[in-house]
Amino acid sequence: MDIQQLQNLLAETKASLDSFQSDGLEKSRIDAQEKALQLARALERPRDAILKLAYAPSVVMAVKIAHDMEIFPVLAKATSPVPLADLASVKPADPLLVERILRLLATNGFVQEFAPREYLPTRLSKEMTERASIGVVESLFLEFLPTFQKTPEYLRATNYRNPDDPMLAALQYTNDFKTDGFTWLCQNPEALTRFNSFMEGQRADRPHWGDWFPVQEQILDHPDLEADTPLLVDIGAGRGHDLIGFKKRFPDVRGKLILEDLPAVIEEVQGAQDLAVAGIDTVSYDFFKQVQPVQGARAYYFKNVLHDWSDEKAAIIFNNLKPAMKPGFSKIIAEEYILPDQNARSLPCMTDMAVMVFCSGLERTQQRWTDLMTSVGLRVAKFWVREGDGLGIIEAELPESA
Ligand SMILES: C[S@@+](CC[C@H](N)C(=O)[O-])C[C@H]1O[C@@H](n2cnc3c(N)ncnc32)[C@H](O)[C@@H]1O
Repeated sequence: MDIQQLQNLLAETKASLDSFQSDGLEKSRIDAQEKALQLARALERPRDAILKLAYAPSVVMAVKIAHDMEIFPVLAKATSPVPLADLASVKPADPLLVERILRLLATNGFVQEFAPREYLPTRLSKEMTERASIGVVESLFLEFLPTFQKTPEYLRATNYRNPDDPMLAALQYTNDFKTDGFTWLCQNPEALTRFNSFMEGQRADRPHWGDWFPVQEQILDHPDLEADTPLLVDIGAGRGHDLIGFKKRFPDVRGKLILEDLPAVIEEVQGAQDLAVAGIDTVSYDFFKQVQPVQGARAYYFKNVLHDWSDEKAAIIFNNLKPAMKPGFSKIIAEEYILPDQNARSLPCMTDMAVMVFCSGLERTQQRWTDLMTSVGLRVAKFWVREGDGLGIIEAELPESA
């Protein structure tokens, strides 16, 4: 271990932390976190690092078990240390089993051991009482983890072709069915509910696009916008959390907000969010089978939708959208990762693996986005790239000659 290298990393970590203290920027926070992580990695012996990495699924397993044993809501409410017996009595579960699960969770910040067999909540135990974070853990554990396990075998069987067929992803190989992943979810209501909560949770604490994108200048300031103009059509919107977030930020805008998704999702969201209160209309729509039914909207918004599909499939989605777009007025706002050519952050890379195994999707670099848009006769007006590890925005439109 090179002590001088460790000292340098420590100094760099401290400098990033100082920047975060003075500017409070998300980029500085993530820089500091990544430097601290590099320092922690450099302090670890390679063999230990690999052992811990290979054991890492046991942590997700323990979080899932603690959730199933309903331990987090009890802990989250606690204002004084909770004895093991109280946590074990919730389900009830064997106290020894609960103690073992909590011991591992304490090493990962999900609970604090105040004294032997007495526990206090942490930020993570409280977070595990939120629907969106529960959805993240449950959907990734139940739908994705078995598929991750089978993916090396699947790729060997397909001679390491980059997956691009949504009917033949690792998901189908693992579960032996013949529809695309989203149709499969629609046929499995419990999995669909978990997935929709996962989608609500996956923005995590990163900002809503309305907080950083110049919505006023780029979308709202247009003389042709009337009260009955479709203002924002969220295509593949899931539960509509992004539209609800938009309405909160721009409560008085002229124009309609419209949520589109597959019929089973529209049915599921009716019970989950009060869309009517937010003034959001719902439309059942299959972007592979139908031409976009909402004509002449100011903005057609996709978030984490295009990354689910290969270029070939994304081209069908755009070709079904283009006839509805009004030249010189309608825009596409795609909120997605815009990968750098080098040194991407870890979260986009993990998401890239998730969409690969689930639906043969992929995260794209700027060049890949440009190629995709150009191939279907669209023009990228601007890439709005975010610092940190958040999603960027690809703003696209019909070319002037259209
Ligand atoms: C990865 S989720 C993203 C959900 C939401 N936009 C978000 O970011 O939280 C993809 C969404 O696309 C929808 N979807 C999949 N296939 C579709 C299709 N053929 N037509 C319309 N929506 C579809 C799914 O039901 C799902 O809600």
